[in-house]
Amino acid sequence: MVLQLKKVFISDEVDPRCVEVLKENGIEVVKDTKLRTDKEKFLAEIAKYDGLIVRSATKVTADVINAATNLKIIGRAGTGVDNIDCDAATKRGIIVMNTPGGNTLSAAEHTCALICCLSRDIPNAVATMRDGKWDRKAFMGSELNGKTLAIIGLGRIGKEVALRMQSFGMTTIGYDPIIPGSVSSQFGVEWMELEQLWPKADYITVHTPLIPQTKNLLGETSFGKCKKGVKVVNCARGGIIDEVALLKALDDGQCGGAGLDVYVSEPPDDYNLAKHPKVIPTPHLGASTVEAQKRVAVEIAEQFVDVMNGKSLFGAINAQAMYNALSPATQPWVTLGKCLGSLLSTQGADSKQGVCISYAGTDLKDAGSYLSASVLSGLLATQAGGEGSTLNLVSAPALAKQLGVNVECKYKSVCSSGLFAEVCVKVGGNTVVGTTSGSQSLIVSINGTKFATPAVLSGSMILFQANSSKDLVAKLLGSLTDSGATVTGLSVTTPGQSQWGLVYLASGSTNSLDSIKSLVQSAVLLQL
Ligand SMILES: NC(=O)c1ccc[n+]([C@@H]2O[C@H](COP(=O)([O-])OP(=O)(O)OC[C@H]3O[C@@H](n4cnc5c(N)ncnc54)[C@H](O)[C@@H]3O)[C@@H](O)[C@H]2O)c1
Ligand SMILES: O=C(O)[C@H](O)COP(=O)(O)O
Repeated sequence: MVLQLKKVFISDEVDPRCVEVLKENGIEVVKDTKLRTDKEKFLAEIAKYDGLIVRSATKVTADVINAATNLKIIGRAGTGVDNIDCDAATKRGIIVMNTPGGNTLSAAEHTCALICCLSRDIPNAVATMRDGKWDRKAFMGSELNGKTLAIIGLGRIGKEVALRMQSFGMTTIGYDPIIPGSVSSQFGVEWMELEQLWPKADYITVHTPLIPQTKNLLGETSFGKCKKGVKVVNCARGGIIDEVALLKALDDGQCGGAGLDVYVSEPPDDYNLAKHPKVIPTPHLGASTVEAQKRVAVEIAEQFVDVMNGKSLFGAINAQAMYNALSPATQPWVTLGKCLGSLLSTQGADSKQGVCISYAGTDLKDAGSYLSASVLSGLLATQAGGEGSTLNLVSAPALAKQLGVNVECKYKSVCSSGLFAEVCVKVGGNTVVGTTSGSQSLIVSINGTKFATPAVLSGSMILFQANSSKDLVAKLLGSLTDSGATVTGLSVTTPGQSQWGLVYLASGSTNSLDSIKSLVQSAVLLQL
């Protein structure tokens, strides 16, 4: 799918290169970093744009998404997308993408800087000098060399922190449910379960997203399992370390110090934690370097341009079905899937009975993800209610999940029809088989009855079923002409007891449909 991106709005402070790259590629850009503070005006303005680029300050909530009736893509110039309601965006068929890795090194360096500051209490020492005091006794630090650093979350930032702190002579241990020990050992981190990790750590740093499994991961119970005086760092997301438990642990000495860059509320509702003498607080500065800002700004702009040109979906987090669907070669199959789905919905196929898609031919080897989404986008179109709802490859799988539609997708290497490739969709008692020719979608058979030659699915058509009779076609054409319809073509299934057919019309009207109803068993108007 190639997105039409004419106008993009930037609502947070993003490096000017972002605007330049978008404009160089013919995209109109408006940047206003104040508008988001006036919700009413923001909601009214956002409706005019195809794309939105934010950092963490703009809260892209469901009401923003629903007001953005033209929006096709939301870009996060950074890593965390927790300020974007991704579910709401997915339901509306809007792509959400971030720039994974663009600010990794800056966030890792900031984490290491906080660990170093904690080991020598540098900020407090600086404050006394600024106060005109020379107090050497109050600031006895401890070396990092020989100490154990526990890293929770061994993804991009966790790994870079490990590599840097190893050069200080720290032993690095860590936990991550996805990254196994065989991988973490390659960057010098001994993997272990959290229960083993807590009592070993002199320092703990967290580098996970904030998700239900990581909320309050370091809380009263886990602090109780740590060495007395353990020091902690959070440069990931506020709430991974329980702020109430941390304050208590700092007060009773169980925690010897905390370096915090992120908070449950930003800015914090109260500054008790930030002002604590054992806390080194920074105001969410992990990604605030010239280098990281330039990188994420250029990356998000280039990613937008790539999506617009159908080149890549790098960074997209909610468009799995589209990953194999961008190339010109797959476009006809995406269209075919949607046509077959639409056709089945006109036959009253009940998606609750399950959707079974089988596809064959080497051209379709990797087509599973987008074929199921494209069939669903046609099949469920009438059920995609709601203002501004768009059923596309992003939103269709989400709607199917919400409706409890079970989809089975099977690949066969050999086509039963003898064609080079085919797609068969079965919903309840209805089955359609289709293929493509160039950019055209063709129907091969319906409910086991084959068309004499595969028939084009495009434009205004009447799909009918009737008992075969010698003069059926002549009668149909006569009635349609009498009703004022202009018939541009006809395709029928091979003669048998029951006959299916497609009559192509210059334009579809219910008049034409009504004119043939007495001659057939069923007839539906299709607009594909
Ligand atoms: N302070 C800042 O300015 C700043 C800058 C960049 C990123 N961040 C934040 O840092 C965090 C990490 O970013 P990243 O780019 O390294 O992400 P990443 O996706 O590369 O790594 C996150 C890791 O956390 C792991 N994880 C998930 N659930 C876990 C659990 N229950 N226990 C342990 N590990 C778990 C994942 O498997 C993954 O390997 C994110 O929250 C991101 O938003 C903050
Ligand atoms: O997730 C991120 O990328 C960081 O938290 C940075 O956020 P920022 O772009 O608002 O500085």
